[in-house]
Amino acid sequence: MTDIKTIMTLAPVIPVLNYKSAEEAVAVSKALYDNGLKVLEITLRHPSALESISAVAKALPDAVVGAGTVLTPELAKQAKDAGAVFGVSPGLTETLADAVKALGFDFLPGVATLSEAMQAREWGFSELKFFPAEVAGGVPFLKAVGSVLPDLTFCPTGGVTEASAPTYLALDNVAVVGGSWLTPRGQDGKIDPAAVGALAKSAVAKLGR
Ligand SMILES: O=C(O)C(=O)C[C@H](O)[C@H](O)COP(=O)(O)O
Repeated sequence: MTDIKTIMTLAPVIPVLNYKSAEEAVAVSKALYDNGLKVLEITLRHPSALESISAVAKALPDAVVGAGTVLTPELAKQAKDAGAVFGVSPGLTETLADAVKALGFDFLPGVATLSEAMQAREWGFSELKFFPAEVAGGVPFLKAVGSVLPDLTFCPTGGVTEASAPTYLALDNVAVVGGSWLTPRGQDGKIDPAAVGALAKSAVAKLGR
């Protein structure tokens, strides 16, 4: 089992992936993986999401496949059973915190305020997603948090782009950023794996690791 702290060091960006089928998930994930992005967060926002997680975990055994939008204990269990090695949530409740700990499911809970960060810390989480990063205070917020809670490490997500990522990654309390910018859908509603590969390559070249 790889812990969240380690997972956050494996790539400069964790792509947030809103797939619509397992077939799409495998083709697009392969383009990300082949171009250097090994950590993949597949959101549980589509009926096919669990199937996508299983299919990608099987097709790319060396990728680190996680589940996003893990809102409830039930979803955490289903994601883990499907093969996700970590989970991400946009926020955190006590019920969810207890459940992921009981499951032994590595977890990156979302916070957007100081009080939420302090609460998550009390519950034992020191690696946190800062969401929605751009609207909740961005880089200045994280700098302020770093001065009072220096033991917390963040993955800012929400409105982050390749252009804004370096400013986040330059902070001492940011290990990685998250974002959906790597997998845009075209006018036809499809994600073009070749275009994704180029975006992944550019992100790795620009953001490092
Ligand atoms: O699904 C979740 O668990 C979320 O918390 C939301 C995602 O992380 C954001 O949708 C990504 O933000 P963008 O890069 O601005 O698209």
